[in-house]
Amino acid sequence: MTRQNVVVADTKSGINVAITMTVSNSSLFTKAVKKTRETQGGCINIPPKKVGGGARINAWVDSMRASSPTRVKSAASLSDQSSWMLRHPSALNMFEQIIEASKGKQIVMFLDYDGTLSPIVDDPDRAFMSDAMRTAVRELARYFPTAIVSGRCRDKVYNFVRLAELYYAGSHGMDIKGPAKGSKYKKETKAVLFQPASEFLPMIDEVYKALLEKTKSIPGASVEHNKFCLSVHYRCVDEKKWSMLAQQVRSVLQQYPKLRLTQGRKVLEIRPTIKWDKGKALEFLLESLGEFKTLNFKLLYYNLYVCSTKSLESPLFGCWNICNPNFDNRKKCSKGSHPT
Ligand SMILES: O=P(O)(O)OC[C@H]1O[C@H](O[C@H]2O[C@H](CO)[C@@H](O)[C@H](O)[C@H]2O)[C@H](O)[C@@H](O)[C@@H]1O
Repeated sequence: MTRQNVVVADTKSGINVAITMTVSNSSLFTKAVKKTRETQGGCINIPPKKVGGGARINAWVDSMRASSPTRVKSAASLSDQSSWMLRHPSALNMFEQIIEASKGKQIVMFLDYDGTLSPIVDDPDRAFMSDAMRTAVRELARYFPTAIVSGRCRDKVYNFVRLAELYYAGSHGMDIKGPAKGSKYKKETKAVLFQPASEFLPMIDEVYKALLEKTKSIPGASVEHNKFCLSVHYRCVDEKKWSMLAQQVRSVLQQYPKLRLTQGRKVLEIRPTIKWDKGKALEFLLESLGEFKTLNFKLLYYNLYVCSTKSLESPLFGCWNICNPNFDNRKKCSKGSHPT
């Protein structure tokens, strides 16, 4: 395999993409995943059923704050950040090891969109990707099967990225589609299309309308329809109103026990309680690419994955996180876990 040094970089905006990497065998990997899940924060699951009353709303608001670092970084958060960087050294400094480790193996690229390919902005509809970044991703896809896995609606991500040769998994992996152009990596001609949460569409539409209604009195709040899931954004909401917003969202969700709430960066995410997530979508894509028959790993919700695999039936060989510090990704990275 040639040109393994195709790394996403946005030269126009001067964005340097820091790459963190860990190589592990699968058993180490599993242990590390467990450990970091226990110790890291980030994406906090808040089951609506278990949440009720003032104290519980406070818990929501606390976790909203925890996932939304304040403008001025405290000494504690700075030290947290450097310790994170220590545990996840830049892969740019470990390039030789990556090349060595991936010899004879197929590399598959999985990229997140927001905060990875595009900067974090106030208006989710304006999270545009730069032309330089698009060129880098196009170049990447020439050499490796490449997928974008996002919490967003698949069509919306596609409209931002506009690269027909990629795989796309939208709605947190609940809406998967293979390359429109046809892929040199995929042997079968049948297009990949997988939507495990189709039955939830009417419910999601209903909840979307209810949330629009409930949140319209809160300045700055917005609800994004991501097809199989929803996002309630509070990036532009005054912190004093977060509690009110949490209450409104909760009052809607109480009527929908089949939906669950998770949390991203200044966003409350509502999705079906099915056992499907971005990790499953990655497994699905790897299988559809014929890379794996079985996967004995739990994949991570990092911003960019580089999975290096042997051929069929071989376990995951390694996974590197490529993280863009200029895109405010550190919290995002802690959403998953990584072998350290
Ligand atoms: O899990 P992801 O694929 O990263 O999706 C998480 C959310 O990403 C988007 O919101 C984030 O980016 C916005 C644009 O920069 C920003 O305004 C927002 O505060 C961020 O949370 C997307 O709009 C959401 O629907 C996703 O849930």
